[in-house]
Amino acid sequence: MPSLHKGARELRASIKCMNPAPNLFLIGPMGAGKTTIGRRLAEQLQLPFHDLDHVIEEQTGATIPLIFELEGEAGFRRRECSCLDEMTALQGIVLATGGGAVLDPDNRALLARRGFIVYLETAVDIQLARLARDRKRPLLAAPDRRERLEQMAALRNPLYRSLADLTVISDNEHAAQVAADLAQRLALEWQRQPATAAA
Ligand SMILES: Nc1ncnc2c1ncn2[C@@H]1O[C@H](COP(=O)(O)OP(=O)(O)O)[C@@H](O)[C@H]1O
Ligand SMILES: O=C(O)C1=C[C@@H](OP(=O)(O)O)[C@@H](O)[C@H](O)C1
Ligand SMILES: [Mg+2]
Repeated sequence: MPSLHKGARELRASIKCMNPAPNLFLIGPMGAGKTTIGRRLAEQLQLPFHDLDHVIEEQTGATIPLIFELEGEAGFRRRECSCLDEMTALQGIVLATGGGAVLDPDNRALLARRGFIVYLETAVDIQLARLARDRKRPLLAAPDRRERLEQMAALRNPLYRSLADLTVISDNEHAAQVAADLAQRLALEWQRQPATAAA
């Protein structure tokens, strides 16, 4: 039986118009700019913006590092799955996900079924530079950050690629420019449309 994710993509491909989807989802690695560019893009598109990590923090009343400390990565992932289901069920939003949200197959199916997916692709060198002073991402608390990011990229980049409706290189140093270019491409490729009741 084909996966839900594959089914949704085939369905979209068979519709002879721009990709219809009710939401816009940003995926990609830490430091790709999902949160920063997502917020700017939502402003340009005049849509509500949500960041999955911020929603988890609000609902839990704890920061991401504290959740990792108290519940481990497994606890954080459980919260992430539940929030992702809740947020992707909304319509007409821009949602920035966390870099690891694509690891869970159910998350991948929900993202594919409920929105148009933009992959912000970024090189490890750029991630390292942007996140050099970051202390809020527990998975970066490693003796060798480059090695950690490369390991994550090896596992996750194929998942980002397989999910993406549109891939954007997010290495430009001006987040505003990336958001503006993305808005232009989306005008050609994404048709905002209400989800069906079954979605
Ligand atoms: N295109 C960009 N150019 C330069 N800095 C950026 C760009 N996009 C994001 N940043 C910076 O990189 C850091 C991480 O960005 P963020 O949006 O939190 O990434 P993500 O949500 O993908 O982890 C922030 O300090 C942000 O200001
Ligand atoms: O890559 C990951 O597994 C994570 C990425 C973070 O979000 P950003 O991608 O927005 O940094 C956050 O969800 C958490 O620290 C775990
Ligand atoms: Mg983020």
